[in-house]
Amino acid sequence: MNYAIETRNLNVYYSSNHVIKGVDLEIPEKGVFALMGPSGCGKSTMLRTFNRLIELNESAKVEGEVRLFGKNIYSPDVDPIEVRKQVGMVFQYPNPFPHLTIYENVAIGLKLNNLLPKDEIPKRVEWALKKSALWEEVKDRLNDYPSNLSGGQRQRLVIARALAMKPKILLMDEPTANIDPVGTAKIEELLFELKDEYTIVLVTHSPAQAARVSDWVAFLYLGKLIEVGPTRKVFENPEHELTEKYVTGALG
Ligand SMILES: Nc1ncnc2c1ncn2[C@@H]1O[C@H](COP(=O)(O)OP(=O)(O)OP(=O)(O)O)[C@@H](O)[C@H]1O
Repeated sequence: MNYAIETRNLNVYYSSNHVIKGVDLEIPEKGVFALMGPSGCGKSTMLRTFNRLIELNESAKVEGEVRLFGKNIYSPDVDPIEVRKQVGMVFQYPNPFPHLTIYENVAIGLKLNNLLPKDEIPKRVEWALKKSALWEEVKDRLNDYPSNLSGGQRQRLVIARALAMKPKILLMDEPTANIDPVGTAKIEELLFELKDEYTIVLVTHSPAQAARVSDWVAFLYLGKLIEVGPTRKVFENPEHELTEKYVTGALG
């Protein structure tokens, strides 16, 4: 099997606080891979090692390897800015730029990085908005500001912004935590649409969401990888007692 992401003996510290403990993980290419676990177990920290965003925190120290398509992104010859161009990221709070129009929000990454000739940008924006299932809702108001969009629409706008850069990997950190149930259902549907083409790593504290949307799941607890496997197997026949407790709601 081809892996999009592999970690080898991954350890992360915030100052002396050891929060990711010797994790070896393989994330297959394409599909939805959920990182689940209770609050504070290290899900967001681990996700941020996959695009070196973790380094923006000065107290964070990473040891071990994270390989994207076989290449260790922590080796000295790798530029973190280049890594981040290839790995899209969506956060818990939908964060379109409020002072940019809907159109500009999708085009901004392409423009800043000079990724496309100018005349090809409108087509890419339309493509990305279609991919993120937002086009029909915004095509007549591309010059409006995102403040009039619902939370779910804003989150799909941010997903369009990420997709416009044509990343192979999309990291999502609790993307529905602040979205109402209708908006959440739309985003979960969208994951289903995107997963044939992209490797999506989804952080969720909700075992129910992991069960609904993921193909593989990893259970983290207190910074350790407790169990990983096909979602159905982990939920129906967990190997570890802790996993069983977590998926049945008896833990955190
Ligand atoms: N910027 C930071 N500086 C210091 N410690 C941090 C920082 N961010 C997180 N931590 C600590 O690292 C541990 C893991 O946090 P992390 O946010 O990765 O967990 P999580 O599973 O994503 O939790 P949540 O679901 O609550 O976001 C926690 O003990 C947390 O307090």
